[in-house]
Parts: sequence; structure tokens; C-alpha cells
Amino acid sequence: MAMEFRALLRDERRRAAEAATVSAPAPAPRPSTVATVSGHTLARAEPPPPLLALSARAPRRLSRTRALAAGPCDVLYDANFFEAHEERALRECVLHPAFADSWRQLRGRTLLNFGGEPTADGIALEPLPQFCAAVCDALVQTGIFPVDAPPNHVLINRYEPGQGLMPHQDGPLYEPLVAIVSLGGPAMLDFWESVAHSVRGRAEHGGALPAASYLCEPRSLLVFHGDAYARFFHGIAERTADPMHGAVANAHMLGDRAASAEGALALLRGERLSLTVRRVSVGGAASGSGTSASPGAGSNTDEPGPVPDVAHGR
Ligand SMILES: O=C(O)CCC(=O)C(=O)O
Ligand SMILES: [Fe+2]
Repeated sequence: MAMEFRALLRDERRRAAEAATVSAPAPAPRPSTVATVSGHTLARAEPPPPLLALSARAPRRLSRTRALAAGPCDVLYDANFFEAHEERALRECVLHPAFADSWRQLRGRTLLNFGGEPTADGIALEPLPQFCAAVCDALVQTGIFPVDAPPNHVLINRYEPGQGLMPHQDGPLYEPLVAIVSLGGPAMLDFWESVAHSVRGRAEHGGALPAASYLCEPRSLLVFHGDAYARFFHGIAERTADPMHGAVANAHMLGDRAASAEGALALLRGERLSLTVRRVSVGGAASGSGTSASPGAGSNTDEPGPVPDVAHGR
């Protein structure tokens, strides 16, 4: 099954690459795929996405979320990392028709991958599209990522209400520092001590609570590193509303839009787009010299790898 899926993907990519390089006689006036940008095939008829201009950021410390007894303490949150107009512009880039063919349907979400495809040999880095590079720059300017080790990989997830992401760890392909940018509707990111804890927690009533949860509001930035990266498993439950339970570690830091949520019982989800921004680790970069990463581990694309993907606990 795993190999079938990989073979299918490979075949699809080969066909896309052939369409991009072989100038076949155009049979009909439908747009032919002729150009690739950052490894993504663009349709001739589509203009490239607009350039994303974000306001300059000053270096500053992000606020730490509440440290709960059982939860990680290496999680930072900013409810208003983007202005409303920046969110709209970023969303327009993400959903631009030029990338329409690059979205991949996974279990419970759709995914766009920029910066290079995670494979068993690591990630062969590719340049980021301009809008992703602009977000990475903003994270460097703020001081989240060091100037000399900027992020170079961006996964974009799109969730409908009711969809989610199984508890997983991001693994050794990346440096242990993650910035998650949220657009659209809110969703709760849960941190679990183990996958077993999360399975117990899935029981509708009386299930264990996550070690900590973080409401990711639209326009927000959530950063995690340290223990939160290395020890805990993070995921998004497949539900249409998120309960505001006692382990919501950023309940006191929410923006105006969700300020009332602190007193609310549950927050309704909407369509959510998230950008997971990271830096591929030295060991995770597939270089020409054949450097290889731990096979499959942490390639959080739901693509079955040669090693069971602990990243998704399934
Ligand atoms: O969508 C999110 O907020 C989480 C995404 C995530 O965990 C990942 O891409 O590894
Ligand atoms: Fe993740």
C-alpha cells in the first residue's frame, strides 16, 4: 500500500515534469503546463501569485504561554502577528490558482509543500516562493529564527471544520524550532505526553485532557521548541468546535477576536490555513554528497515512508 502510494506520486511527478519540459503540440486551447517555479508546475494561463509585502518587524521577545504542570514550557504565542490586510494578502497567495495543482489530499487535510520534498534520503532543498520567503523574513526580523540560520521549509495545511492532524512529532529532518502561522478559522493545537495519552483522550466523555492546548487564532503565531518539540506529540483533534478546557495554556493571551472565548464553552472552527515554518536540519538535508536523514522519520506529509511514521502515530 505504502509503495503503491509512493509509486503513484512518483509517476504523477514524472508526468508533470515531462509536460513541463517536452513541448508537445497543443491539441486544444486549454492551458498547458509549461513552467515550474520552486518545483511547482504552473499553468500557462495563470499569472504568478502577487508579491507579498509584509510590514517590517522589530526584534522582540514573544510572550511565553502558561506553563502547566504536565505540559511543555517552550511554547510562545502572539495573537496578532499579522495585520488583517496581511492575512488577506497571504491567504490570496496560498490559495492562488498557480498552486492549485500542487495541493495534495491527505487524511483529514490538504497540504502544500514548499522548500523541498521530504523523502527517505532527506529533503533536497528548493527555493521558496516569494510569499513564503516574506513570511520567513518576518520571523527572522522578529528574532524567532537566527539571521544566520533562517527557515527554509514551509508546509501549508488546509483544514475544513471536522478535520485535523493526528498527534505526531516533527522529527529529525528539521531543526527543533517550529513557527506556526494561522489564517482563517481558529483551531486548538493539543500537546500530548504520548500517543497513548491522546488515544485515551479521544474518548468523548471522561477522556484524558491534553498536557496543554493552545488556541491558534487567525493572524496568530505560535512557536514551539525544546521539550515541546522533542518530547511531546502535537496534533489537532478532528472536531467542529474546540472546548475551552482548563489546559488551554494561552487562554489569557487571546486577541480581541477571541477574548470572549475565555468564558465560552467551545469555539467553532472554520476553514483554517496554517503555515508550518521550519529549517531543515543539517542531517535532514539531502545533499549531492548523499547525506541522508533518518529514513521517513518526521516527514510529516502522511506519505508512508520505509520506516513506520511515528510522526503520525498510525
Ligand atoms: O496545522 C498546524 O497548526 C500544525 C501543523 C503541524 O503540526 C505540522 O505541519 O507538522
Ligand atoms: Fe507538526
